[in-house]
Amino acid sequence: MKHRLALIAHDNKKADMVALAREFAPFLQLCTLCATGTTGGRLANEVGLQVERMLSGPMGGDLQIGARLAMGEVDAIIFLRDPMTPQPHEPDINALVRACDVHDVPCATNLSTARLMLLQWMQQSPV
Ligand SMILES: O=C(CO)COP(=O)(O)O
Repeated sequence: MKHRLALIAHDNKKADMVALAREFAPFLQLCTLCATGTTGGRLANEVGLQVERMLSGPMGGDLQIGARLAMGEVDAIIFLRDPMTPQPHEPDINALVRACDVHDVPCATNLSTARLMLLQWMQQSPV
């Protein structure tokens, strides 16, 4: 079965997310992807990935992904958070990360962890 992966990046981390997605593009093309609005737009336009776009994070996109995750419809999240900048929707961000912990869903919040996770998945199901 295809891996179902949610991709989210705060503004200062979007360039990192695009670079990560380029690095793993052949594998990510085999996954079912969803993303918050702006992140998803960049992944589609700059990397050419097919990605379902939810609302932008501050408009409820994190919560939409959290709801999907709670229903068992997301296998992992890559959430490149910006630890240096306060976000207006901090409660939504915390709710999403909490939902990952409640449901024991892998949640990579930095590039190194994201790479480990993707490499592990690729070993399980090589491209
Ligand atoms: O704010 C975000 C996650 O908390 C990301 O949302 P965007 O991808 O719409 O910028």
